Amino acid sequence: MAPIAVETAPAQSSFEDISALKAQLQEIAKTDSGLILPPDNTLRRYARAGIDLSKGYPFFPPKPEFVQDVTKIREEARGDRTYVDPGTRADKEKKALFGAAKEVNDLTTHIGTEIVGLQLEDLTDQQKDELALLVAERSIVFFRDQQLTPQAQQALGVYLGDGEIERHPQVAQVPGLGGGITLIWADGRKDNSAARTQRNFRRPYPSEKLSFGWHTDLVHEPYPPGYTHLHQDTVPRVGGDTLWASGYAAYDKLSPAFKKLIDGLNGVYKSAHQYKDENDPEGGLKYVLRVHPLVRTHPVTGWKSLWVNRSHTVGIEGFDKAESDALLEYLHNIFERSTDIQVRWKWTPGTSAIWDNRTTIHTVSFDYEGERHGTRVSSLAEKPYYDPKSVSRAEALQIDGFLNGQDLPHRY
Ligand SMILES: O=C(O)CCC(=O)C(=O)O
Ligand SMILES: [Fe+2]
Repeated sequence: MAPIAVETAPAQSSFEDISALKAQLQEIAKTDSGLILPPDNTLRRYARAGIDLSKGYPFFPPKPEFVQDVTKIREEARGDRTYVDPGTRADKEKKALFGAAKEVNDLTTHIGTEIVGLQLEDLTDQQKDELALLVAERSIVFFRDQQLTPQAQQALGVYLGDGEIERHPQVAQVPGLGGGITLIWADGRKDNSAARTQRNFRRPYPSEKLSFGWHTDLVHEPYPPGYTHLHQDTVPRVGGDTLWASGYAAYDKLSPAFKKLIDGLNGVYKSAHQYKDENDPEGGLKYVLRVHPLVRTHPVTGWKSLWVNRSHTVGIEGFDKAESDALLEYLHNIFERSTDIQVRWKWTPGTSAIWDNRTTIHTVSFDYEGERHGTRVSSLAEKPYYDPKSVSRAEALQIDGFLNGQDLPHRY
């Protein structure tokens, strides 16, 4: 008897063979099409998700020309945004999230938790709220082995951002999704050659580059991102780890007197990119500058976090340059040199990291060769604020001793 022909939807595995798609895109890439072919694993993910690269990859929105435009972009777009953090709605015990997970493992005492056995795509709203609370408390949460489309990553970001994600001007993005899903991919930068050099940088840094790379994202914005989700679909076998450090714990490493000194101060934060100045056409390129509190209160936990980073915090209001340089140098060192308040993550393909950009600094380790590609969605948060009535994490959790100004490991 002849076998019965059954029509079925294409199985997931039909996307495992991307050779025809790849050959087609390679042809397009040979023409002047603005198409740089992503790594195979990324192509497979995009094929599953129906992302069309034939009209170019990555997608670059037009770069704003003047520093005045960039300064205005978010102010005008957001007006006076009020942000309801989904973490404020969550059940404190996180029963829906933890109950569905196979394992929940804290990675260090002060920062980082890994959840095993959950797919981010499947989370209910209740679980998303509890995830927000967990990220707010632990500063970063990891999920390996995710089958995550860029569309689902974007939708989760919109949820966590209470309707708004960063729609970044100028940087490389996934095409066709209306913006807001940016690429972490050295080869996809416009200045490809410089990026490749950086990617292949395996020698030890010269001493002036000792702290190279530590930063917090988009701190020059009036409403900088909070929950930030990086999904790595292609990673090198060795190297290219990412490190995060806790701003709650960095703050708790300070003595009571030092805390008192910096509580309520404002810092000056600059953008990563520079632009022309409409009012000073001959004056060269300028950074966007924004004033935010040096210590900010987290709206979900109510805890204070140190909010400085070496790449973008350029001064402290009211202090002269020598003074603010000295204070900031000390604060950066607390963050960057305290290994007990950091987590270092070794990626595997298909891993998602969701961190709180309000309470962390982070850096990639530039010690890898080979392909590394990820997609990132930054959920917008509240305007940073300092509440004088808020408490530190160690005070709130009544953590004994060493973080609280006694016998600190950094007191050498
Ligand atoms: O490449 C990495 O691991 C980190 C990239 C980064 O700084 C970011 O996603 O904001
Ligand atoms: Fe970053």
